[in-house]
Amino acid sequence: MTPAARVQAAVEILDQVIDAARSGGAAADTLIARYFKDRRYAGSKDRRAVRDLVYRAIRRSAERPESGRAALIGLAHDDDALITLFDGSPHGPAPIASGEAGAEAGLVPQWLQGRLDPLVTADEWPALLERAPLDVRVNRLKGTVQDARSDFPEAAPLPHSPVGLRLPEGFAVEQTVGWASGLVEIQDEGSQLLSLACAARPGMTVVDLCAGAGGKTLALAADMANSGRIIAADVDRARLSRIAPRVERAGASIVEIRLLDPGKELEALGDLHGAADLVLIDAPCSGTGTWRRNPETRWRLTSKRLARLAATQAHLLDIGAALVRPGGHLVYAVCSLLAEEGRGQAEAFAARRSAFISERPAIEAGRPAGAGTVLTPGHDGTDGFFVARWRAP
Ligand SMILES: C[S@@+](CC[C@H](N)C(=O)[O-])C[C@H]1O[C@@H](n2cnc3c(N)ncnc32)[C@H](O)[C@@H]1O
Repeated sequence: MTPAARVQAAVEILDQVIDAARSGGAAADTLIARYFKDRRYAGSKDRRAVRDLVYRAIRRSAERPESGRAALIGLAHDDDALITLFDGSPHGPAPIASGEAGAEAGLVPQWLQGRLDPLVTADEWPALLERAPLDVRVNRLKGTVQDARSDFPEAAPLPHSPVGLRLPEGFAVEQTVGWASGLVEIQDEGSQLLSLACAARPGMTVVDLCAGAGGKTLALAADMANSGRIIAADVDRARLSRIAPRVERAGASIVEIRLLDPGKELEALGDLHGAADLVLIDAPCSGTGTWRRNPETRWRLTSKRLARLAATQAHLLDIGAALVRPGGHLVYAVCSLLAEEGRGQAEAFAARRSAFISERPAIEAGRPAGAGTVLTPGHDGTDGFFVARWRAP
């Protein structure tokens, strides 16, 4: 592909990304993969270059652009080499017409700026969109951090998580023996710290209420030295179905999977009423803490969706409170940096359940935010999270 043809390909993919953001369609990564599936003439260098252009354009636009072309023209305004490729050559983009505007540059969509946690000041915003590092958690059911360091000599220790390592960007972890044997699992340092904040111990009965594909479930099983019970529950059948092979690879045998009915979650969890030593609610959220991985989610969120998420979060907190035994613990986490999903949600729960005693999560990172702790890319180098922990009366 010529450099101009790569720009045109990025324009076409961005059109699809914008459309998918509007209509709740597929993620940018999926759309890029689909685009190239039908275009065998594109080599690996072409794909890499186009992908890079697409993501640079997405990162640069806080608001959803009018079109892929507007997104790329905006990017070209800051990049002289790129602007010359709008030359009308075959397969390339048409020349930029006089007065043709590009998308505006920005980091945080305007409507969300006042909703961020007050700790996330504007000087931290660029870090929200920086590329995320590649972190793995060492699965102590399979070996020690030292074992993993011998298997991955290129790895460096993580700044805060004692059970994690950082690998060079682009490292093909999933093609290594260490990954296939279950010794390491890809997991952002922030997620590792959230699991540690649960303080899960051997012998406990733990409900992972929003288990998804089991990222935290596996970390909890390791902290429990594979002794006790973990009930991994979720309303999403497809996500839950991914837990079984992961549990197998990790050598975790204490995980029971339960599919929940939205709105009737307690029906499938009746036997655990007031019985769990620990309930983790890794709640569905806006994902505003993970923009560095999924920058186009800034274009998807609407106030209606945010209100729905907030209602689900409050509902899940009340379910968690019903499941935890007297003296047991409830941990609430979101990969969001919006105050209403983090400290606001914790404050509202504390008002509804004033007998629950707030405890500061014991993690060596983050800053106190109301009843919880906030981790941010700018301050902690992790994805953005809010986590709170309570002891049940
Ligand atoms: C942030 S994700 C969980 C990620 C997972 N814990 C991990 O570490 O990989 C939130 C999950 O909440 C689930 N969810 C949404 N509504 C729910 C509900 N009412 N009850 C239980 N889970 C729900 C979603 O299906 C999604 O898998």
